[in-house]
Amino acid sequence: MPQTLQQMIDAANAVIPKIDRAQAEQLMADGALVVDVRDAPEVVHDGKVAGARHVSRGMLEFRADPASPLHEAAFDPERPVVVYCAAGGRAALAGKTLHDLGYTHVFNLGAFKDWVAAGGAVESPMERGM
Ligand SMILES: O=S(=O)([O-])[S-]
Repeated sequence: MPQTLQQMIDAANAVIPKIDRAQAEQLMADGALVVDVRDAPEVVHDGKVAGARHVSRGMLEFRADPASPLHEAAFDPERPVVVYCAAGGRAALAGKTLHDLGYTHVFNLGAFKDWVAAGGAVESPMERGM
């Protein structure tokens, strides 16, 4: 049965908990992978969470699935993952995708602008593969 975008986001939010800056920082300190799923121009323009790996949502399954030839070693289904985007929608959907791929500890940090407003550390996006 067809679904609307809002239904898909609601379903994702029902599975992927939302977290705030302090919770994300604790997860990061404990070794979580932080994934920025925005598109490259957004990251280049605004920067990203310090230490985050940028993987646009379109590439997420290819980087995250250990069976994919494009799998990235940083992605481990046992490792907690924090995802975020511009406003939280893509992060919710990306989080649900990771959950469907077998990731057991996935969290939605939500909007990058909220991280910035809360004083979270930001870095310039220059990294290989952007
Ligand atoms: O996907 S979004 O919430 O950043 S518009």
